[in-house]
Amino acid sequence: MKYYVAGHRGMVGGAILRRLKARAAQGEALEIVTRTHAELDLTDQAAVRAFMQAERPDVVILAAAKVGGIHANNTYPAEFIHDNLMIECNVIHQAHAAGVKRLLQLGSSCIYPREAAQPMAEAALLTGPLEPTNEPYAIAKIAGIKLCESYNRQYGVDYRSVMPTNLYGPGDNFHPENSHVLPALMRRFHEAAQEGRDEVVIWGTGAPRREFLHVDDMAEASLFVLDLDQAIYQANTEPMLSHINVGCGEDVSIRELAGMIAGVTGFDGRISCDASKPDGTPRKLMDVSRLSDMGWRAQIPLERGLEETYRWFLDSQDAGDLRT
Ligand SMILES: NC(=O)C1=CN([C@@H]2O[C@H](COP(=O)(O)OP(=O)(O)OC[C@H]3O[C@@H](n4cnc5c(N)ncnc54)[C@H](OP(=O)(O)O)[C@@H]3O)[C@@H](O)[C@H]2O)C=CC1
Ligand SMILES: C[C@H]1O[C@H](OP(=O)(O)OP(=O)(O)OC[C@H]2O[C@@H](n3cnc4c(=O)[nH]c(N)nc43)[C@H](O)[C@@H]2O)[C@@H](O)[C@@H](O)C1=O
Repeated sequence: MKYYVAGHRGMVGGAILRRLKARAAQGEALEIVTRTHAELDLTDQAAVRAFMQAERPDVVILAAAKVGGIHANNTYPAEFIHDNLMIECNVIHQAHAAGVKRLLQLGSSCIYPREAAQPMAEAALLTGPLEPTNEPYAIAKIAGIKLCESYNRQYGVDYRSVMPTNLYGPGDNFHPENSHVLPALMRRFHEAAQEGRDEVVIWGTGAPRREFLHVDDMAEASLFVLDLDQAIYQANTEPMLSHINVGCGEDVSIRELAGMIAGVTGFDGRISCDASKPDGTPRKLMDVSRLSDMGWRAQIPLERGLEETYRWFLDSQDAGDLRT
């Protein structure tokens, strides 16, 4: 089996690549194809077509996307909708044109309405208005699901979608403004502890709640869904409601998260909130019963995941290869 992992240098694609390599090392007969962003711009239709026609993979895993936290989504909405729509259209259509029968693409929990009932079931899709700070990105992610479903219906292929909750772990982006909350706060608290400062400011009110899943769990879940027998996948989904939520089933407030990160990084000063910054969606807790009914559950508790990620952050900083 020849796998193409799109976005293998990103956090999720990197974790999926590690899992596939581990499987190959255990004797599974698989070949992995990758291209960096510099080698293949997935927004370039002709380049994606040439790549797919030349490589003709058996399986495509689409983990490449324009990704960022609330500030990046709010500041660069045109890039978020344009790049993600282009990447999805090109990869999904050209995979089909090259005869690819199996594909898995990653969406996001932001596809659900801002005021969706909690926990958010797959059926909440398209039932209400989206959160304005990330609506363009969410629209692109919803289009990704609908592309897969449409190609399944018209061409009889087997293209699946997983919707991850907020992710974190090795390979994350620690940019001070454009990253997600967990890596942003890990870096900010670390630097405050190192510099002996007595205050760290977090964005918004600290009241929003988020569910955090370790990226190694996400990689396991992705391959679990990809490997499901087609009859089981179809029995647990609907043709036009085919995506599967991935999460751990528990959430924390941003203030609670900040307290945990302060503990891990050794910061013992004051935590204050900058309410001039947006809160975004009030709560995003996934209903993960569709996936758990099929037998998958997250394994890495947030406390352990934070400690391991902090150690990875320190090592990567020392080695000079942190994404910032
Ligand atoms: N991180 C999270 O909390 C969540 C992520 N997801 C989803 O998971 C998937 C992976 O996200 P994550 O690993 O966190 O993101 P990353 O930013 O870590 O990785 C994305 C990868 O895609 C590549 N990429 C972006 N644009 C292009 C392009 N035009 N051509 C080729 N490659 C490109 C990036 O390369 P380069 O850096 O060189 O641009 C990068 O390697 C995405 O679909 C995302 O929406 C869903 C929910 C939460
Ligand atoms: C994965 C998900 O990620 C994004 O949505 P989000 O969950 O709102 O993302 P976030 O991680 O940036 O923020 C979570 C909460 O945390 C607060 N917060 C505090 N202090 C910092 C801070 O320093 N940085 C950031 N980024 N947020 C902070 C922040 O104000 C907000 O209340 C979208 O890309 C969306 O499209 C998407 O899919």
